[in-house]
Amino acid sequence: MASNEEVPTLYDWAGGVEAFERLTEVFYAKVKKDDLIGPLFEHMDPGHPKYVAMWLSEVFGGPKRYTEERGGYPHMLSQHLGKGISEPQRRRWVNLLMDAADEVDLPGDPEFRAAFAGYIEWGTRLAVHNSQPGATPPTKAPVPRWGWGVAPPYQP
Ligand code: HEM
Repeated sequence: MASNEEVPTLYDWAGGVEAFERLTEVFYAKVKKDDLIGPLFEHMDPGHPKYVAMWLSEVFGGPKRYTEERGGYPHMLSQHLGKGISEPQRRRWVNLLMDAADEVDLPGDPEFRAAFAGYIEWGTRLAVHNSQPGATPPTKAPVPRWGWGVAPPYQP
């Protein structure tokens, strides 16, 4: 069995920042055309796909660029506050992201996809919660760092 030092980060396993940038580019092209969530992103910053790629890269063990260059967790939180995201909108966001993950060929192995889906499920549910009127989420926190959980990558 591999020792801890030999277990790559999810970021490296995915293919690094280029992989996440391909993912978010395809994903937000779908989002913009979507009837249910497109309107939420009507005034989206043109840099948005790249910023979310930076966020995901940091979460999955890559460089801490979102924290250093983009305001970290407080900035991400501020972007969701008051948006009143509904459960159907959350689910559409997840579905489109998973479609994009297949289209850009993110690794399809069960261990990677389970860890990836685990973070996305967690993060989107928090986004819904934090975006409701009157929500009082913590205003300061580190960007989360997500790992493989109970199933490290299969490396024969
Ligand atoms: C794991 C789940 C999620 C992550 C990691 C995430 C990440 C982010 C980040 C990092 C930003 C700020 C980008 C910047 O620096 O400018 C942002 C903004 C935003 N997010 Fe999310 N988000 C998630 C879920 C959602 C969901 C479920 C929705 C709605 C269906 C949503 C809607 C938005 C909107 C509307 C903005 C502002 C876009 C703009 O006008 O520029 N997010 N998100």
